[in-house]
Amino acid sequence: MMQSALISILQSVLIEDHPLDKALARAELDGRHKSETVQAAQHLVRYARRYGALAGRSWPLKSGDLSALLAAWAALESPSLPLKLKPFTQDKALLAEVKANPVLWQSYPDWLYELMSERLGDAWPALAEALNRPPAQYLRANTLHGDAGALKKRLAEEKVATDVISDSCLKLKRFANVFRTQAFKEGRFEQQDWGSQQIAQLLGAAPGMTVIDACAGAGGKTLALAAQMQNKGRLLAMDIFEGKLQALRKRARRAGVHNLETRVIEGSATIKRLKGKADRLLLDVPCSGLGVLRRNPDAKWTIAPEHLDNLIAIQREILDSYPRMLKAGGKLVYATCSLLPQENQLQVADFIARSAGQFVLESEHTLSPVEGNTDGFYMALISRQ
Ligand SMILES: C[S@@+](CC[C@H](N)C(=O)[O-])C[C@H]1O[C@@H](n2cnc3c(N)ncnc32)[C@H](O)[C@@H]1O
Repeated sequence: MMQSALISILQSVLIEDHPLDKALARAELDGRHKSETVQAAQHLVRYARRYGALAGRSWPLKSGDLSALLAAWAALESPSLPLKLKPFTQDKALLAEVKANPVLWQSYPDWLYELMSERLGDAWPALAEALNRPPAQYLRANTLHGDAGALKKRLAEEKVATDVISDSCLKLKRFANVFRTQAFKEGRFEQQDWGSQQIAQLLGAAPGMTVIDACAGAGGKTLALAAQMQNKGRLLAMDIFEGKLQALRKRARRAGVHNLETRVIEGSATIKRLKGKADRLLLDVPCSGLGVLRRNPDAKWTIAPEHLDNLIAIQREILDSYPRMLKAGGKLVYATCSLLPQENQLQVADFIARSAGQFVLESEHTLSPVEGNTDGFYMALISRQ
């Protein structure tokens, strides 16, 4: 059962380009081996190129290569698993060759490894490795209900052990499906990476302000801003997709957020109507997601160079238009979950230069899984003169 589930997940992600979370949901995993199978699937997707190479298969893989890939992985990592695979003996010379080649061993597409090496230089090898580590599990206490200390106690009653990271952040001591807890159903927390929480904090939203989250998606950061605002003031969440805003409204109801409005962006007129209205503006722009490969290992196989160019152009358009929603003296945070300078420092430096003194860069920060146990993020705090 585990074996056929793994093959069908790998077929779906590596051959048919479906997202891993959808493939896992479709695989209808049985209860007994569910978490083992999910972990194995994540690991296999992370290191697909490594195991393909160890099995002597060329890249890109074909459907017929998947059971050989599984056999190479099982022989190397999980020899005790009850899988019915053809006997596999690792060729020692091939193992040494694959280990010595970071593109294969760390498992990246050639173009991506080269691009990151070129743009990040000496910092890339350690990052390439860190982006392959399974992520830590963080929670953001919904401070409309209580702080991290109070949440820690509440979760301990439900047998979920955590460490306090900040006034509003907890880290799980070991993995748990926190969505099943009563505390989650009561809206006492959201699962959110500690790095992502810091982006919302940098904006400095406060009660009574008008705050716009212009690329809100399903609202991970909107809800953090709502908690900072203590339900006082105006919080406007926008996106180009109504479906995402619908998911946000549902999450906001659970979290007890009352000052939220949502608005679909239908074109430049939507932005113009809000000219000069906001004290704070969050631009959590669409990006390559290269900083969150720990969480979404499938993204390294689906992103293509032309997607990157397109994303960089969209980010530039957003920067050229959305900051007009700020009042004079207002502040914005531009953020990505990428570590590519073209989406980050270079994009912001270009914007500041184009603004001819109207916008000033106050600070910029990069979070990386190499230095801290967070996903990779970039954030810049910019003020309007
Ligand atoms: C990085 S995601 C946002 C994640 C979200 N802020 C969170 O914390 O959960 C970027 C969002 O930008 C939206 N988006 C894409 N193009 C956009 C545009 N031109 N204007 C506004 N939002 C856009 C996407 O639909 C996506 O939801």
